[in-house]
Amino acid sequence: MLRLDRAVLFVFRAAPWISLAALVLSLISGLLPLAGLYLIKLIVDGLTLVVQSGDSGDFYPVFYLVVLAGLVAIAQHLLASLSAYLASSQGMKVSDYVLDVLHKKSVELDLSFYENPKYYNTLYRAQQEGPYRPGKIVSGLTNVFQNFFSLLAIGGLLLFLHWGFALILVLAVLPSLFVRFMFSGILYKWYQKKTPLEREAGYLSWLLTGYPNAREIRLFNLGGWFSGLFSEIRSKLRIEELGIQKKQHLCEGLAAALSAAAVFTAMGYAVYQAGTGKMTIGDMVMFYQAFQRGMTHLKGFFEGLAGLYEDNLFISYFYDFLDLQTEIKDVDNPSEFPDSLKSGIIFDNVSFAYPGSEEKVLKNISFEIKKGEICAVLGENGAGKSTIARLLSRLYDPVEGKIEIDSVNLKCYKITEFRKKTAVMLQDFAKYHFTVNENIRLGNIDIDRADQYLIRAAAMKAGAHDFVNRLPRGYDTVLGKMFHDGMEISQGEWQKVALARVFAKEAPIVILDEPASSMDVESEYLIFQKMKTLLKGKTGIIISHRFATVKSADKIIVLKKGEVAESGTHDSLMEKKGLYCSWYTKQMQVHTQGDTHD
Ligand SMILES: Nc1ncnc2c1ncn2[C@@H]1O[C@H](COP(=O)(O)OP(=O)(O)OP(=O)(O)O)[C@@H](O)[C@H]1O
Repeated sequence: MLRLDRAVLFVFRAAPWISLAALVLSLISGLLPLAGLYLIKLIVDGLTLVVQSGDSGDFYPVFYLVVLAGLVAIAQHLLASLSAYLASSQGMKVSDYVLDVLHKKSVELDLSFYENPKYYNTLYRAQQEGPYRPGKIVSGLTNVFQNFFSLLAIGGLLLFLHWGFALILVLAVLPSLFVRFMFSGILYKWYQKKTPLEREAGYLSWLLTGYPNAREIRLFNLGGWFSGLFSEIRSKLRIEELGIQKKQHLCEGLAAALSAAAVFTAMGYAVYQAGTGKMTIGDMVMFYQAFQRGMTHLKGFFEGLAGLYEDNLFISYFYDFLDLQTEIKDVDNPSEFPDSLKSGIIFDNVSFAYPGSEEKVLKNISFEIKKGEICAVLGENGAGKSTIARLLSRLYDPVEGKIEIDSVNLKCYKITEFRKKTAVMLQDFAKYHFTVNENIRLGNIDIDRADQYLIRAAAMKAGAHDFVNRLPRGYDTVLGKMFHDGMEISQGEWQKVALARVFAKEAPIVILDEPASSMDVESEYLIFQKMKTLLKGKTGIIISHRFATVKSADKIIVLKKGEVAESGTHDSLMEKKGLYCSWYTKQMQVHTQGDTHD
């Protein structure tokens, strides 16, 4: 079942005028060959008359016909060039438009999709097929119509000469058509099957050629191992594909042989007709050309249909991606997020399991952070600290219970508004290979590009200003080695830049997940010294393993295996002599022992 309207709509949305012009042009180009054909018939018959009459004066009309046929041929070539230009310009526009749609859709999707291999298979196929299939469908449609119109005329002509010619024409192209349909289906299924393996090969290629793992791959001598795995996958895929291609070429060869036999049968009959005087020489020339062109158009028509069938199959991969449904989205009539909080944040019996997993990583978590309070979250690795940060920043929704901000369920706020008013630094923060300026401005893209004051103020708060000033181009230095003149900085320096992003935004809520874990002792000390002042008036959470940070928080929550083990202030928890007290004492002992060794 062909459903091409969606693709056609895509193309007309991406390039409306070019698509319209291409359509008109292709209709004209479809009619011109017919005019050329008819002119040739007139020339041959005219010439035969001139030769028979022996009067050279009769030659002039034939000469004009030759000029006219020449003009038609020239027009055909010019239109073909113009069509080719329009087609490539349409193709480029559509491909850019489709990529834009793909990017917007990817960003709109929930994070949970990114944690699911199925999503990557769907995305991979959409990226492969999306950019060019819609354009191919539209050019396929125009080709089909063009061939159809030409065919109507030529088919009529052949029918007029002898109905058998039209029948032979159809029979000659049917086998190829059948082969094409059959292999479209086979390739479509194979394509779906090979995606995970092809992605795995892509991953290995990225490991081998990308920067992030380049050091470790050398240190552990992994290059040979990875390229061996890559070759293994590629050769498996190659053998499978060649197997399909071998069968396809064999079938296509047989189909072509059948159609050649049909063409020569028709030709033999025409020669016989002309030889026995039942056709004029002009009729025979016209027949021969008409049959050949008819064959081309009929083949074009059926192949166009088969191509559309194939494109329709493959473009469904692109639609599969576009039709993915996001779950974290605005409710109807969402609430406006306040500029400043009135009461604070409440986690009310929150439980959470990551999508695709049954295991709850947070179990019945309840706590309150009053307006203007900073709450420290502490716990062993895997206790669920970052998960709390992800839920509070609404990257996921709780599976049970609710999170309230100012007594309104977090789900009821308009997501873009909420994100604008929340400053988050994740444990695995992003490293943008842009200038320092841009890296900080991305924390608040509403900052004017020329506004250096806000950028520098944010850098100073995060302790980044001094090292940035020492960079070759200061705030205009491109970070990372991906682009020209880029400069790599240390992990701790990257962390300072990421923290500056948090301070670039005037947000009432802050969420900091290990904001200084890679910083040197001096930097960390300085940051936490002024953290209280920097976060004054803000409400939020800070996750850290460092007690120096945690100690000064208004409230401390100790997590153990996804549950709140204890909570309170530093003093109250020390008095309680529970988990917190034991960890604190141990960390102090480590410091004291270190001091003694020194
Ligand atoms: N994206 C994810 N998908 C599935 N499970 C996850 C995901 N992220 C974390 N987990 C699981 O959730 C649990 C809690 O992870 P979380 O990152 O919240 O721990 P954490 O307390 O921040 O640990 P750390 O101190 O090591 O950063 C872990 O056991 C982990 O296996």
